This record gives sequence, structure tokens and C-alpha cells, in this order.
Amino acid sequence: MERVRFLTSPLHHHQPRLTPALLPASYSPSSMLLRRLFASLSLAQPASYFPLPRLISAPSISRPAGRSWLGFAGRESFGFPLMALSAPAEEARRAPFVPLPPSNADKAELYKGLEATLGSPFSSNPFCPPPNPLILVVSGPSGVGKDAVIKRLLEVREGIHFVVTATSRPQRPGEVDGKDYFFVTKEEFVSMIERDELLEHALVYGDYKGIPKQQIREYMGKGFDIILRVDIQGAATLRSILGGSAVFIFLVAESEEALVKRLVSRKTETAEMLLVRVATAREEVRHMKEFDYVVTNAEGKLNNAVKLMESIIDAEKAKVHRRNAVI
Ligand SMILES: Nc1ncnc2c1ncn2[C@@H]1O[C@H](COP(=O)(O)OP(=O)(O)OP(=O)(O)O)[C@@H](O)[C@H]1O
Repeated sequence: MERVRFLTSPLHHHQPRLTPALLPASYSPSSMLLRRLFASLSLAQPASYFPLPRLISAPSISRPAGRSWLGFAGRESFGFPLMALSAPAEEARRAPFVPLPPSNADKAELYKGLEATLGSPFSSNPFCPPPNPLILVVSGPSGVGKDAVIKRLLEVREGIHFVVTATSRPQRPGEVDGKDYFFVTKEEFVSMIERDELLEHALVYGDYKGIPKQQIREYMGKGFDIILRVDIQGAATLRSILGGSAVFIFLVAESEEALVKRLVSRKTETAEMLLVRVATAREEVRHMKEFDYVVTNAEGKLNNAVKLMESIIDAEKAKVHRRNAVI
């Protein structure tokens, strides 16, 4: 009996398809149509109803390299081959037919066979290039725990650089110059502004604070993610500079009450300073909606806040449409 070979789409391997390139020499449109009809019927009905099961019983599952699956329409219709396939230019472009090795071939043979049939070697290039370094802008009311959360995050996760801010405020007990802040005089700070060395700067509670650009460039160049710790005013300025290229995270305590207790326990502010900070915090939480994420740093739950920060970083790195910050 004359053998007819079939192609099988990877998505419809139960539906063999005839392709013009694999037709027997005796092909004519009418005989083709007849065979097509038989094939369709035999697929639609149990084999016992059909007198020609052999015609399609063992289709050779192979695909010519570079060949479109559109040689024929599906078995629901009996159309002729599409014109595009029979065009001479298209024929010339096709790679020679390479049969697949049998399914029981060893792994290496099957791999090579798939490559040969597809007509090009499998690429070892990653599907997904490495993520861009992130700029994370962390903000929130005074005393919410920005320093505490960032410090712990840096302990548990590698590849993050905390940008040390320059400030003209006096050093607090326990703070280290060059680690917590660069402590400079007001005059020194003003000359940094004049030399355009700061990405952003502001006067906060009577003291200057600003972010040195060079530090960000240097660490992003080494592939580090960058953390910027700024007050709400600073975050708003950075949003206008960086737009959607950075990730803006708003840190809150679980309640105003908890925030005040935390500030009081820190014992670093006078009563007047506390009053200003608490009143300012009331206003600041209204700006939460201008951030990308909000992280609650609840009393005694510092680690939970840090875990959430890590999840945000992971999710940002898995984004299809990536942020691309340039300083
Ligand atoms: N989850 C938490 N539970 C209990 N105490 C915390 C928590 N997070 C931070 N603290 C404490 O709260 C106080 C304020 O924290 P921190 O200094 O980190 O706040 P901040 O937001 O950086 O404040 P500021 O903006 O005024 O510098 C610190 O004494 C810190 O140890």
C-alpha cells in the first residue's frame, strides 16, 4: 500500500497533518483530497469503523526544518496547500528535511536530532539577562525604624550598598562618621551643593542632609543594589529626579501610638523636638500613596519588616519590565 507521511504539530500531536513536501510522487489534488478525507474520518471515528486504518496507523512524526505548520488547514477543513508554501522562493529558503531519531534513541542522540530537525543549535544564552541594580528609596516618619530595618537588611543580604548620607547635624552617641552619616559642617555642606556633588539635598529640622552621587555610581557600577534613606521631603524630590526608575518604600509603625513610644524610648530628642517630629509624622503618613510599597515595622517585629523588604527586592528583580536607574 502506498504510504503517506504526516506531520504532527507539537501542540496537536494527536492530529496528524499532511504536508505538500512529503506527498508521494503520484500526488494529485483529487487523490490528496480523498486521502485527507479518509484521514480525517479515521481520526474522528474509532478505527473499527474505517476500512483504511493502515493509511494513518503509524504516522512518521517528523518536521522539516524551517517549515510552517500551515501546509494544510486543520482536519475540520479540506483546503489546498497555502500559496506561500508552494512559492519557489519559499522552497529555495527551506533547509533540507532531517528526520527525527526514534523516540527510544539515547538522550544525546535525541538532543542532536531535535537540533538538526529544527535547523539550528540550541542556545545556551540565558532566557533572562541578569537584573539591573536597583535603587531603593526608603523613607518614613522619624523614629519608625528606618535605620534599624536597613541595618538588619544589610546584615542578612549581600550585594546591597547603603549610601552614606552627608549631614550637617551633630553626631549622636554611638554613630560612626562615614558609616552612619558623613558628618560635615554647614559650610562644607554648602560647598558640596555648589560642586553639584549631591543627587538630592534638603534642610531637615534645621540641618542639611544630602546624597552623594559618586557613591551611587561607583557601587551600581559594581552591580550592587543601592539603598537611599531619606525623609519624606527627600523622597518627593527623588521621585521627581528618578521617576519610576527607583523603588520607593514607605516604612510605618503599626500605629501612631507605637511610633511615639518608640521615639520616646530612643531618648535622643528633647520634648520640643519630639513634638515637632510627632506632628510632622501625622502629616507625612498622608504621603504614603506616593510610594510603590509600604512596609510595617511593628513593635518587636523588625525581622518581619526586613523579610518583606527582601521580598520586594526579589519581586523587583523578577519583573519583566525592569527599572533602569541611571545616575
Ligand atoms: N520593630 C521595632 N521594634 C522595636 N523597636 C524598634 C523597631 N524598629 C526600630 N526600633 C527602635 O526604634 C528607635 C527608632 O529607630 P530608628 O532610629 O531606626 O528610626 P529612624 O526612622 O531611623 O529615625 P530618624 O528618622 O529619626 O533617624 C530606635 O531606638 C530603634 O532601635
